[in-house]
Amino acid sequence: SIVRARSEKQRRCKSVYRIPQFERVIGYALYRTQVTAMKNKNAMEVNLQRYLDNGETWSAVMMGNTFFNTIDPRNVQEILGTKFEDFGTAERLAAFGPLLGKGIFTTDGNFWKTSRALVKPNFNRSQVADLEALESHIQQLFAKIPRDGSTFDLQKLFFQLTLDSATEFLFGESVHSLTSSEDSEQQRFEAAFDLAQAKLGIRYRRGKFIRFSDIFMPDYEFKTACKTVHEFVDKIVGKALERSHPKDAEKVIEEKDEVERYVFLKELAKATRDPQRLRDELLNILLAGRDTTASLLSSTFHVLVRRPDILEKLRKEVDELHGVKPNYDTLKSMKYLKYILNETLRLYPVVPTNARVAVKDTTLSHGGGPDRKSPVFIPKGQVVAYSVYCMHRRKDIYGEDALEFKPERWAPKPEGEESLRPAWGYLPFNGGPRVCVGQQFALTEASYAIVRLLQEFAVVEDRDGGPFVEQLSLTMVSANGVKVAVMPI
Ligand code: HEM
Repeated sequence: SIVRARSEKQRRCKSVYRIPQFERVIGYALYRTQVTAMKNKNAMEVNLQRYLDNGETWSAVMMGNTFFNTIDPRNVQEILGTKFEDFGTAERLAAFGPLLGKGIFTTDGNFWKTSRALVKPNFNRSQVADLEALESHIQQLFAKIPRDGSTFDLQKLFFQLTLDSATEFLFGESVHSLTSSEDSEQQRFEAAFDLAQAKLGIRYRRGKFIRFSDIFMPDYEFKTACKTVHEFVDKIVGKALERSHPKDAEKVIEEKDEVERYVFLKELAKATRDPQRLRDELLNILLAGRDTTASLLSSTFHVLVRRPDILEKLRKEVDELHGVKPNYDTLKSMKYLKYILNETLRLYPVVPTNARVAVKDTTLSHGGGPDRKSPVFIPKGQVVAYSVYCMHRRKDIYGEDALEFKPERWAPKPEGEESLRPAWGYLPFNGGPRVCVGQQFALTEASYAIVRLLQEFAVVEDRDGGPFVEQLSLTMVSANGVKVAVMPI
């Protein structure tokens, strides 16, 4: 009956368009093209051209694997939303497990459900609005900025800022990478985390081969880095467990002179006292939250320094605060800032491509047959890739000016005209049950940092001149950093 169900599913479907490939048993040529594009740092552009040449949904063979590719929002909605149960996150645990263990980011099924339930309640407005803690990190960032008009890399500072603020929020103590001395325990943690994380991207791209390479070509540098990260976090977790009451997990004893401050670990320790679980969930969230926010900040400034017209308009909005530091509500009310962030995440999505694997035989409703309108059959084990980068550049969704950076496109249109409502065609934070839990955290942090920088510096000037060049690891950032010079107010 399983066979019958499978064939019935298949019968209603039509085959998906296969892109022309000189040979499609191994698909070596396509693999070479991909490797070259990665090396040339233009993989996104090459991918976009492939979609323009072949349509929204197609399949291709690369190194013996068939990949199903789509940028049809209707299919993407099914993969992530309506048919959520039919898809999993493939080899994520095998690739990321040695660093992150099992947690919200690396697991599927019931384990993921428990993780999500454990983690999600801690992302409410009360912690999101901890702007005072953020301000102290911003001050440290200001202190590292040269005020004499010399060139520096803002992107590097943003990566330190987001590490400092994420560790403060998660662990209850910041690693202070902006100020800590070289060869301090904190700096060693930062270096180890960065090294291990950079290797996660490479590991993930190996797909199922990662299991073999871990056995036959163990990477000792990676292992040592993971160990350093674990020992550092274990110490913090140990302290937190000691400080909280061992018998009554509900009652966490506060230290007398400590100001009541939201600490993620403290809240999580009320729900579980398993040190391994605590460490793993913390690292899962640190990975998901740190580079992503830094990338958004960097890409935003990459654009702002190249577009004085947009920067000036944003400055007008910031000037309405008359130098007063913004709070959560003022940030929310800054519409133009919001449009700029929307537009940055559209053209420079932090997670530009993503994939799932079918955990059972299933179908997607669009892309089959000569007219590409029929459903397509997706057998169990099929990798399904979707490119948010390419979907966000579709002219039929965003208009003829889709490739232009235009914050105004997000403003509601006057009556009678249609406002932009891309729904599943706009997906910087993902959608469905696995939608990003840190979206508000990220947008608040990024907005606050942008406003404070513009309040502190009168001029922010481009010192690079080049176009955006992508650097892909787990996230996409500018390969050349964000080289700027500033002048104080
Ligand atoms: C601009 C910043 C950010 C962007 C663009 C972003 C984007 C995303 C995306 C696309 C996913 C889905 C990944 C997938 O399922 O394949 C995701 C998941 C997630 N994000 Fe974010 N994120 C950002 C910031 C943050 C922050 C600041 C945090 C936490 C402090 C965070 C925590 C998470 C977690 C825990 C998940 C996994 C959720 C799950 O699988 O259930 N993110 N994010």
